[in-house]
Amino acid sequence: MSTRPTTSSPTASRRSPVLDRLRTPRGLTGAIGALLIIVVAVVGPTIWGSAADTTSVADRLAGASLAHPFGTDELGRDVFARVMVATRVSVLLTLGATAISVVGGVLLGAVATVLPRPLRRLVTALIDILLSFPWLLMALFFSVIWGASATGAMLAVGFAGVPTFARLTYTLASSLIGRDYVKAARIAGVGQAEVLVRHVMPNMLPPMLVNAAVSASGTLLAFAGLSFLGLGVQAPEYDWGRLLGLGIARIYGNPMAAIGPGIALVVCGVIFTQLGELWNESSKRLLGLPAPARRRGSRAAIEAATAAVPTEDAPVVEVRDLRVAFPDRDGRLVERVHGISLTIMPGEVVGVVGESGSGKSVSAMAIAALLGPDSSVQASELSFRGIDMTAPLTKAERSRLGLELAMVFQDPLTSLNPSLTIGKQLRETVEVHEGLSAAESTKRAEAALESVRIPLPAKRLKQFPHELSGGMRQRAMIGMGLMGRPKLLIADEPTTALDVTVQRQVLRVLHEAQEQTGAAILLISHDIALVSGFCDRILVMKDGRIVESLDADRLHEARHPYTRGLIACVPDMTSDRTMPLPVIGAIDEEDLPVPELVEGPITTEGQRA
Ligand SMILES: Nc1ncnc2c1ncn2[C@@H]1O[C@H](COP(=O)(O)OP(=O)(O)OP(=O)(O)O)[C@@H](O)[C@H]1O
Repeated sequence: MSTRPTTSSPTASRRSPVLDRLRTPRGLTGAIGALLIIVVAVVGPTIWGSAADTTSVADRLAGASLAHPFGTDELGRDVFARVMVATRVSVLLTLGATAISVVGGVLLGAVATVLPRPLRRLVTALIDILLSFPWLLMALFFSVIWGASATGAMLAVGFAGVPTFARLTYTLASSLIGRDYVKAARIAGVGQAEVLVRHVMPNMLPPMLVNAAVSASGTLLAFAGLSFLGLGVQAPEYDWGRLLGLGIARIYGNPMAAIGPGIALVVCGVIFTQLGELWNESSKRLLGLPAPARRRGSRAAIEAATAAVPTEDAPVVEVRDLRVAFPDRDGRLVERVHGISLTIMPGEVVGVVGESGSGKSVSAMAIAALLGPDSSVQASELSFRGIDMTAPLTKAERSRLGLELAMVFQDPLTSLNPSLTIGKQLRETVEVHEGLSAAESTKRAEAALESVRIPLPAKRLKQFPHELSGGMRQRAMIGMGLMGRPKLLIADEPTTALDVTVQRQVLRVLHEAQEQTGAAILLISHDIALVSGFCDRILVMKDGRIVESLDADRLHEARHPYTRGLIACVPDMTSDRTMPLPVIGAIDEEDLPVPELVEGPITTEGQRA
């Protein structure tokens, strides 16, 4: 058995990503260009300041020459020197306006993401309305409000860019919040603000940087436009836009007076865009952001969490009449899980099989209280080791849940946060809930990786998820579950995305983890053969109901036609390979059960606070 090679060699992973990018033509142009802009902006006024301000009647309106590459203006001042001096004001205004757009947009977008549904809709609608106005029109509108000045133009251009970044932030954050690694962090008891800062924001950074850089180029042009219209920088100050406006007035006499500032604008715009690309490529590998100040679990909280622990032979999971509904497009609740009941005892390995859409994942997510705020979860009982999962969780309960419940999701690439090293992700739970030091948690993480058969654990802990093969990532997820005191491991199609050899490794590791810790397992799969070989008990789901529950070794006694159909589809050594696979009782479209509509408002009961 062999694992697939990792996606990058150790040598490659040791090289600095920034240096890697700087070796490319784009990286080199971006870096040299940025350096040039900074140098000119800093020393420009000192070097060219006097030439830019010295008037000379004899040299009035001179054309381009060696002494005056861009000619002179109506007071005989050197236009080239003025372009160089204007670099500082132009770049500072551009950076200021871009910063206002980015900071304002990110704040508005982040707030919209965490607002309750009706308010969220209101804010996003407002953002969309603002976006429907052309950006330059908004900038003009604001500049009339704040008046014609450099500061007024900066505020106007900056605020006009806020809706674009708010929309981008909202879209990115909404999609990232649904990722498996964010769900895993929530299971680990990481608070909403920390999830946003640690797991969502870093992954938004690459597209944000690119957009900020592209927007900086646009902003530069917007200033040129405003100054050209007399709404931007006012005399005696000048920026490239104003110089362009003055140059255009006499373009037929001395074209270089207009072309000169134009060249500065284009070159600076191109450099901003190149920088954006450079950041984008580098940040994909650079984002191992420092861990936030460690929130050590207070001894009192840990003791409280331990005090409420139920006896070891009590059920791990108790579910009675669980119903889950989601709103349809018209906001009406449609029930997808219709009153299922199940009990999972300590150390029991329970498999859930059923066709796509039968409600397997939704039921598991409800058990872990991980369904989104739009869902409605109702049950006469829904508890995990004595914790009522239908009520908001206390701090102690969240701590216990973080240590005792672990999840392994289907897609190993989305189950781990791409911007954090494996080590940081493994250590998070125990550092937060058990107050372990970095050294202690690293030691435990190494042991966890060793127990899931990942070689060279110390090295792996320092790597990012993309540097591990798919099977290794999945085993690292299982290892993450072993960091606490796991009592239940929910594995939702953990092997579907893996090839057959790696599937066996992952299942073996899951089995060993169960033996080591005595944790119960809830294994979700489409594959009844896989589940029957791995589990003690099998629950068969169809159309949101458990239609049959039976011991894995008594599968042949299955009574429900759907279960029998599933079993008949599994080929064995005696199957005739020339015959087509049996079809599970063809269902007439008209016979499909109509989803039940639930009366009443959408509730968010059962969701974790
Ligand atoms: N957030 C949601 N909003 C609306 N409907 C949802 C949502 N999540 C799941 N559903 C619906 O609930 C039903 C059950 O989905 P679920 O993901 O549990 O199926 P499943 O049995 O796990 O299928 P699969 O094996 O394909 O993952 C499906 O009809 C699905 O469309």
